[in-house]
Amino acid sequence: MSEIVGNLDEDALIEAFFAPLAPDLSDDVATIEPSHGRRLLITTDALLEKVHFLRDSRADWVGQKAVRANVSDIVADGGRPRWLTLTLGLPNDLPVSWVAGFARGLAQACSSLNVRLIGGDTTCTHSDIFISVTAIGEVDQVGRVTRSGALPGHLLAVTGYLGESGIGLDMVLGKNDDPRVDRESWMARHFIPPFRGSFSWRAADFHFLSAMMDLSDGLVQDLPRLCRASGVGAEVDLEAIPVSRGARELGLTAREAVTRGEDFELLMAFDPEHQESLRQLAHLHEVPFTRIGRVVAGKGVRFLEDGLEVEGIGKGWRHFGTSGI
Ligand SMILES: Nc1ncnc2c1ncn2[C@@H]1O[C@H](COP(=O)(O)OP(=O)(O)OP(=O)(O)O)[C@@H](O)[C@H]1O
Ligand SMILES: Cc1ncc(C[n+]2csc(CCOP(=O)(O)O)c2C)c(N)n1
Ligand SMILES: [Mg+2]
Repeated sequence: MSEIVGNLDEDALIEAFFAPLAPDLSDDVATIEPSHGRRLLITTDALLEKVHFLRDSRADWVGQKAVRANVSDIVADGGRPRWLTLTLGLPNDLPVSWVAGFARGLAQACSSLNVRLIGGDTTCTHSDIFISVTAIGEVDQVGRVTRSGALPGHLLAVTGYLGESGIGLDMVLGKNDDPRVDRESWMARHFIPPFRGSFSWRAADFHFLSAMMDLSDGLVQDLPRLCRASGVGAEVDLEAIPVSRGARELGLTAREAVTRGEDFELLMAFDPEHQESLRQLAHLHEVPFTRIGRVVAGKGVRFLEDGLEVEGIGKGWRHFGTSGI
């Protein structure tokens, strides 16, 4: 029988799996030294078993997702992610091999995104796995891009292709068992979200963007947040929504793509004069960049098809009540 977490104590778990990823876990606290003249950016995201992942999914992918989903929020402000803390609640019956896999995925993400684990907490739970990551990044105050600077007349664009993470999630949840489909790569698309750092940093440094956020709950839910923060409305052309060929072949429509969450792509608003420069920058960084609509005066977001408003589009992800997914 494989070893379970309940046979180890917390010091042994930390020593075996997390100390090797961190510069020093010997003290009560961690210290960080921000670069001169930069501001710190801090963001926290929890990942819960049955809500964000299933126990039988690959643990290294869960580790990747825990890091990348957090780092995405730093990148969405034009910031450079640098440090992470990790809080874990683990049930006694969890195989130690799960923790090993999780730590491996965490290490892979940390090394490819250039962030360091600096501390955390490990406890037991009486039911599901609980993970919370806090990411700390840095930004030049002048290079920071918040959600609140969009103005009427500005354009809206997104990176990447929308709805792909949702297709991977369908495979995870056993909703798509078509044998012709490469399930592994769609599930990887769900668990290993993109990192848009180099594009975001350049776009922010050149002051091309007036507002930015990452898409975690679906465009239909996230764009209104950006609009509320900016005190504006928006129109989105559904025919412009980037849906990849592979996703279309699996039946994904633009209407669905805007309601699926966890794409962790960037949603940006910008003055039309920067459109061409942004396109070139995206091309340089090999990031798909698609203009999807515009910012308008007033309130609310309208989704259009052939210029006509589409009613009854889905809701996007909601933690409470009934979700649109
Ligand atoms: N329990 C809480 N206590 C204090 N602040 C909170 C709490 N929950 C959320 N917030 C704050 O509310 C704001 C919106 O949080 P939200 O989690 O929706 O954003 P997000 O991190 O971009 O989204 P996601 O969690 O989908 O990645 C953030 O500033 C966040 O720090
Ligand atoms: C097992 C399982 N069921 C459902 C989902 C879908 N899901 C969970 S949270 C979320 C939005 C972002 O959440 P947050 O705002 O907490 O970052 C979405 C789309 C999943 N990933 N795994
Ligand atoms: Mg966010």
